[in-house]
Amino acid sequence: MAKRRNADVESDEADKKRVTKEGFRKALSIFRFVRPYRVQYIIGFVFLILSAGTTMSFGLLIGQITSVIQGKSAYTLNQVTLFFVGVLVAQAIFSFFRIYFFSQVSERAMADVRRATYSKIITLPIPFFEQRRVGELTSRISADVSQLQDVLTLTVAELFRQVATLVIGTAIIFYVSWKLTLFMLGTFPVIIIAAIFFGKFIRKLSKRAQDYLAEANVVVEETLQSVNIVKAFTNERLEIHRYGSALQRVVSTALHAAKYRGVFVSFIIFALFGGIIGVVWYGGSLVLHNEMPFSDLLTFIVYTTFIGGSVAGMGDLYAQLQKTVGSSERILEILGEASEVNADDELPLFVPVQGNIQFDDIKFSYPARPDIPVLKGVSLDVAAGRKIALVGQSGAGKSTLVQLLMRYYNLSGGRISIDGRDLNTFNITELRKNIAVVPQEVILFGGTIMENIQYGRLGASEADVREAARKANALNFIESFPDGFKTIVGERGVKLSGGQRQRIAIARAILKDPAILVLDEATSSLDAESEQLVQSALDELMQNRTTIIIAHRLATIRKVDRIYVLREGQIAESGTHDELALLEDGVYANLVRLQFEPIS
Ligand SMILES: Nc1ncnc2c1ncn2[C@@H]1O[C@H](COP(=O)(O)OP(=O)(O)OP(=O)(O)O)[C@@H](O)[C@H]1O
Repeated sequence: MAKRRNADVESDEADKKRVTKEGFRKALSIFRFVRPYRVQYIIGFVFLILSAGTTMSFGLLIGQITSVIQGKSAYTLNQVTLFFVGVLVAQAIFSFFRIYFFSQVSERAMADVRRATYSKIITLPIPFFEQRRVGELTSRISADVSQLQDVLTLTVAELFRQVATLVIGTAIIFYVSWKLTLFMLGTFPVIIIAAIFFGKFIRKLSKRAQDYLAEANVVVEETLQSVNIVKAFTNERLEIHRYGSALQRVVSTALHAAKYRGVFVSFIIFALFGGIIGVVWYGGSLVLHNEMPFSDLLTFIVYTTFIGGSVAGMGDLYAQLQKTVGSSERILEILGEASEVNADDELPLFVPVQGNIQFDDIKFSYPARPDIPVLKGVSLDVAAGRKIALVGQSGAGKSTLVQLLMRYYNLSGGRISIDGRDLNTFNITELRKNIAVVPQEVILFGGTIMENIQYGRLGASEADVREAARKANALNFIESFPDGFKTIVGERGVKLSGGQRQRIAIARAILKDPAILVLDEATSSLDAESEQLVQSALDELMQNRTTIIIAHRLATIRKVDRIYVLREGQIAESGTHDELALLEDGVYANLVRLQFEPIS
């Protein structure tokens, strides 16, 4: 038993190592987003080297000034000071260009990462969205990309500068006094061992804090998105509390990490300054014994502080890089998912279908709940131009059938075909262009009414949009707004009524003009006048189209060619309204009775 556990622990360890290595490899591959801007990157780097070089020369200049003061230099104080000022000006100019070019690279590259991530997310299949929360996905695009931003340019540049400072600084002090350098380097191993030991530990803690922060943000996202539900249930306090405790977890984890970071940083500072005191002591005795001029000692001390600073900074940079590995892993994970459509591909040639639909022994379970069969062998045919209705109790599988027609999910069994062609042989864009959906709950995007109708066919002319709106019985109310088609709707605009929104959705569908139409009937009923306007708009829309109606109110489907009654994932009955209504003890007959019988 103990042996087994040991083996487990070992394989865990191996996993960790592999993941970190893999992580670094992946993090590096995110650099492909920097590649298009490599010219600016290289220019930025040149300025970085120049500005690092000028900073490095300060130590030498301080040594020079000391020699001048001691009267041991060939130059005058003014000459050296003037040179000093010149170096300072150069340093300022170099720094400006360094920041300017690096920002160009980082801003542009990050916009590219965001664009790539967004176009990947939006083209992913529906099941992907069922496994993630919206908050989590938005934080990929905002927080994780921001984390990358600094690292791709500044941190890498900074790391380079620190390493350069370390190498050049050490070379200079070695040149100034090798004895003192060896003495100084003696203090290094302690710092390095501490950095490795603590660094690992602190990283783990910071990552946990970051995860908790993402969780807290999910609370904000979700509640703000559905703020009216929160208010309707007067659950503001509950949500404040939920957010508060999520934040509390962030704070306590971050503080826990801060404690160790504090210990780490103060230890490093202590060790560094301890080293400097040692150097001053040893260097002072070398000066006293005339083995080294005083100006060299000053130069030496200045470079030692540079080197110390870069070593201390490197720990932080390393932690920063570690965080980035996590972020880039998460982004690359999304970028690596398989899209259902490729946003960069050319749109396939649109081939209109006639609209013969065939569902053949469809079996289906949702990927999120694979053990629960939702459809258990459903077969139905709709000839082109015919209208059918799906009825059945809530949860019977009506919407599921339509989602499968849209190919939002893969079938577990059976076959769907359009005009005799298997659905899977269609390009997904081509398929969906042939289907219009008028959904139960119409969501309008922020923008004008014109844009919202054009969503049905991008680039449609204003005249076409007008005509579609007229056919959808929407022209009157649109023109009653002072701004007409330019009226802004959506979150920040005019709120439209349910019936008005439905007519906009109908206009969208008319503009799209597909052979197949799916009507997901609104469950909430409209007032009589609105109902009549919507109904006549729908009649117009349904003309000459294969139509599948997901019916909730049976009154609206009397005229359809065939009604299918779904029960527990199977077709229980099918026929016209008149046939089904007469079936004694039939499911449909019972539903009709329930809906139309006056409540006594
Ligand atoms: N995305 C999903 N993941 C997992 N299960 C789902 C999903 N969507 C629906 N279901 C389940 O599948 C079953 C059929 O749902 P469906 O939405 O097709 O029913 P419906 O007949 O359209 O109901 P309603 O009339 O209420 O819209 C239900 O039991 C539902 O819980």
